[in-house]
Amino acid sequence: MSEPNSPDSLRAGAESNEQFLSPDGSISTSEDSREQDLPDGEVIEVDVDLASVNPDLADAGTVAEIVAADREIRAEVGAPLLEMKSVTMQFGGLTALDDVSFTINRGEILGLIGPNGAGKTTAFNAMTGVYRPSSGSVEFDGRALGSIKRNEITRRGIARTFQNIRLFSDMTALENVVVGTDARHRTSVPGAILRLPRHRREEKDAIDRGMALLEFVGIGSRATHQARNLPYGDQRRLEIARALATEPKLLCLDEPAAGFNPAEKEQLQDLIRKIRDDGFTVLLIEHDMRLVMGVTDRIVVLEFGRKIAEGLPQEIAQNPAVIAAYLGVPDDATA
Ligand SMILES: Nc1ncnc2c1ncn2[C@@H]1O[C@H](COP(=O)(O)OP(=O)(O)OP(=O)(O)O)[C@@H](O)[C@H]1O
Repeated sequence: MSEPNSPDSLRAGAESNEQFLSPDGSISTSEDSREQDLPDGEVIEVDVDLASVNPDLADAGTVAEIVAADREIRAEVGAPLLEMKSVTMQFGGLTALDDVSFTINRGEILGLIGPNGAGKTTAFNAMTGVYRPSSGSVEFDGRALGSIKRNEITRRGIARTFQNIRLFSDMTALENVVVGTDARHRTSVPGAILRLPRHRREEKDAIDRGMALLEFVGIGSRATHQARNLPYGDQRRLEIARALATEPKLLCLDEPAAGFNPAEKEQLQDLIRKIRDDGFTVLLIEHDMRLVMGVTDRIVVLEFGRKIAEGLPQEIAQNPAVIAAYLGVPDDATA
């Protein structure tokens, strides 16, 4: 029998739960393509020794520094990071996106909203490499996403969370985040087996960074709890921490407030602002209008696959086309 959290047990656990670990650190279920499975010959080992956790992490400044380590986003705030250029997406006879163009600028929180079936998820999937547009293009960080693999998109700096939480439920919170960190620091099989110094150093860095991320999202005290035992809101925070572990330039949140009570939504707003203030760019798809209006810098509105409005939250709240599309939502938005 393999050791707990050894590469073998990780694979076995993933298979028995019908979950697959992708090289980008995300977890896919059996519904998704096996393309996301861990490639042969690569090891993601999670072996967390809490004695080696950096004691300085109690200090918020240190946490922010570690979380933000290699980014230079502040210097470029406002420049385009992701550009949707005349993207059309057809499924058979159905046009889910019709000539949609918009930009996500560095350092902003962009809200993508619209009634059910408007094309938000399709746009999100086009941006994260799940779908390739029927026509048009998506440029990220100055390069077209078109011809690269889905996993490569994460390596280039786009991370996402899912409407349905996807965690390794038997692993601790810290291990779940370390898996995401490891997605960027994979050691070769011989390196991991022999526990070479470089491997051990990477592992310690991953643990420090994992702890910093848990502190950052507000669940540092739950580091050793199994993901399955975390309260629902903490599981959502853990998903965000794991997405941040891949050191993204763009963090895409797909309905992160689903199932939250009002107090949890307030806390989520604070966390999303904190993520932006730490230098990340955030794309938010969310049905809760109060949250969207309260936290975003700009909003793009889709209806029937078309962009019908784009602007500041207060402009969007008063836009007649948006009000007509939503029928009844303006009350919520201004409540
Ligand atoms: N893989 C697919 N195959 C066929 N049709 C699809 C596919 N994905 C989305 N669609 C269709 O495209 C349209 C836009 O769907 P999409 O899920 O992008 O909307 P949405 O704005 O995210 O809606 P919701 O808020 O309900 O999640 C819908 O009519 C949907 O049925």
